[in-house]
Amino acid sequence: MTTKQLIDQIRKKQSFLCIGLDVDINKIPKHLLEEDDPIFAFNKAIIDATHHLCVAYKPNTAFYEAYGIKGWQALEKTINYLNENHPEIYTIADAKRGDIGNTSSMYAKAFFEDLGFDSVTVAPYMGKDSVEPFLAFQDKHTILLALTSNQGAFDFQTLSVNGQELYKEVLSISKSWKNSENLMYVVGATKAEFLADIRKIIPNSFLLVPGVGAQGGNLQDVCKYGMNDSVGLLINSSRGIIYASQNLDFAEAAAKKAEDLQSQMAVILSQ
Ligand SMILES: O=C(O)c1cc(=O)[nH]c(=O)n1[C@@H]1O[C@H](COP(=O)(O)O)[C@@H](O)[C@H]1O
Repeated sequence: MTTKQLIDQIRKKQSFLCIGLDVDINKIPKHLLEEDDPIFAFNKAIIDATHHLCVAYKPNTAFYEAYGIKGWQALEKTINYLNENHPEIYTIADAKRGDIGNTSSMYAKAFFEDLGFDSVTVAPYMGKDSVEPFLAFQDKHTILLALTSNQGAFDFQTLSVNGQELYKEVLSISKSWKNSENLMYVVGATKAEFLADIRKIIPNSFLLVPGVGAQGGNLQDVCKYGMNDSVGLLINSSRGIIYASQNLDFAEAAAKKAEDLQSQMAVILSQ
């Protein structure tokens, strides 16, 4: 999907919500465990109930890899279901990959070609030649970790390098990489106050902002400091939406949580 198509969807749905499909078998309703594929059954129900409220889904691959081949099959079924039934929805493989170029090319093939995701999250710390193989794919986005939502973000990402914080170096330097127009960046919702400075370096890029909901990030603050003329934000919530209920009504309860965020987004977009 192109960036323009994503922006069109945001305007149409009045939503820049991304729902994280981080499926933990211990947290899904017990009746689903009788299904052949409980993880896919859970995802399908969540997608069916929420697809009109969000513009993106983000399965974090850890929650699938943890269940071996069955987990990977559930991931494949989920992305196929989305691509077949909701091709207008933007998909993010949250895999946080990145390796020497030769290996990164294979990660890129896995997520963009084999699975058919629109984007993948990538760690920047092996540098340009580890990221450019992802950027080579047309109409696919590489979402580079910039300033993450966790406490450990302050261990390295904010250390001073060449007179500025390391995450700012990541932002500045990555702009010079080949096909850098295919970059988006991750900035945690818990770091909203940093967004004003971040926007000085990357005014036009899209940001994936996780951390609203379970991690306590604030939607209004993120929008105040991070929104640009093209919206420029995808706000992710995973646990805060998908585990709203563990009963038979889990999908409707998830839709209510998603609707709550979407209606706040509609208000912000109208201002
Ligand atoms: O890349 C990410 O999506 C990510 C980056 C980050 O800085 N913080 C962060 O929480 N995430 C992911 O975003 C999701 C957040 O989930 P919840 O805290 O349940 O909403 C998880 O899949 C995290 O792995």
